[in-house]
Amino acid sequence: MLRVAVPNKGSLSEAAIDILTEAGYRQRRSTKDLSLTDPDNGVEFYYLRPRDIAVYVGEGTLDVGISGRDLVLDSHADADIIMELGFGGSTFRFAGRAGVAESVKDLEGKRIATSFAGILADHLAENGVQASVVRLDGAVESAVQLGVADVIADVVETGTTLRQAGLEVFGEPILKSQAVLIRRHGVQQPAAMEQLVRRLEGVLVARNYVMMDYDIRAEAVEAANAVAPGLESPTVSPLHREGWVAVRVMVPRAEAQRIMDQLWELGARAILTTDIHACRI
Ligand SMILES: Nc1ncnc2c1ncn2[C@@H]1O[C@H](COP(=O)(O)OP(=O)(O)OP(=O)(O)O)[C@@H](O)[C@H]1O
Ligand SMILES: O=P(O)(O)OC[C@H]1O[C@H](OP(=O)(O)OP(=O)(O)O)[C@H](O)[C@@H]1O
Ligand SMILES: [Mg+2]
Repeated sequence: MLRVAVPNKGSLSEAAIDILTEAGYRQRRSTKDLSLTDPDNGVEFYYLRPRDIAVYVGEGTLDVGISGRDLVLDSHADADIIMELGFGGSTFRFAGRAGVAESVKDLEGKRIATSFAGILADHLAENGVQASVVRLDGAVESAVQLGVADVIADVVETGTTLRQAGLEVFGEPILKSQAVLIRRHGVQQPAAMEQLVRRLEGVLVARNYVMMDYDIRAEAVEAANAVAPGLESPTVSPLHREGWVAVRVMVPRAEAQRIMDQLWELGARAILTTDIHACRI
């Protein structure tokens, strides 16, 4: 059985369970369940904290897992990122009271509170800055007001929490993160893992692309293909109407309206988009 680690709580949990469900796997019914077996797919799921998932997978106790890129790097686990999953996006940034610092170079000798001590230490070392790291478990934004730190390094998504604490970001983002699928460094990928990866890729394509159909005069097909080239190559079929063809092509969902306008300008008609329910590319 393939042993897969899934976030049990926090920002990544719901979206991780959604993507696995969409990929056709069974998922737990109750948040109290610690594990679940899906015998039809030969997979066992373990529900764990995403920070711990990097450790379990890095040590080879579990074969594959979903965690955050930032958590994987912070743990220095011996794990490789196999694919990005398109949810749980965040940046990891410095913040402080207005004017306290402009960049990492201003942090020499300062006290920096964080719950990502590994990432922070790596970043300070890369920039040749010596500072003291105050390691906290959460609610890091309060550390400045409460006087245990001069600045913080923390996860920022919308920035609401920072604003509430009267803090502002400064300097370049330290890291961009999103949910990722990881496996132990250097292991052979068993068939069930390849199947999991293919299924997840299928879900991401179905989420991010739509199918577009249109009719167009044969001589305009080249120009239309330049606007909507598809993943591999558009399917062009003859139409009963002389000189016209039907084209079927996948386009990024976010660009569908712009592409429809451009195809219309090129003389395409009967332009339709439909959702892709599931796919293997
Ligand atoms: N708004 C957010 N807050 C925290 N983490 C976020 C957010 N958006 C995305 N993430 C990502 O989620 C992961 C943190 O997972 P974690 O389980 O600690 O979530 P959490 O929301 O902080 O929950 P908890 O409060 O229980 O710690 C990181 O990879 C982080 O980049
Ligand atoms: O930019 P925002 O959208 O406000 O989100 C970022 C905040 O959310 C998370 O806190 P969480 O709720 O997980 O509490 P924690 O600090 O105790 O982990 C994170 O640690 C930041 O504090
Ligand atoms: Mg957290």
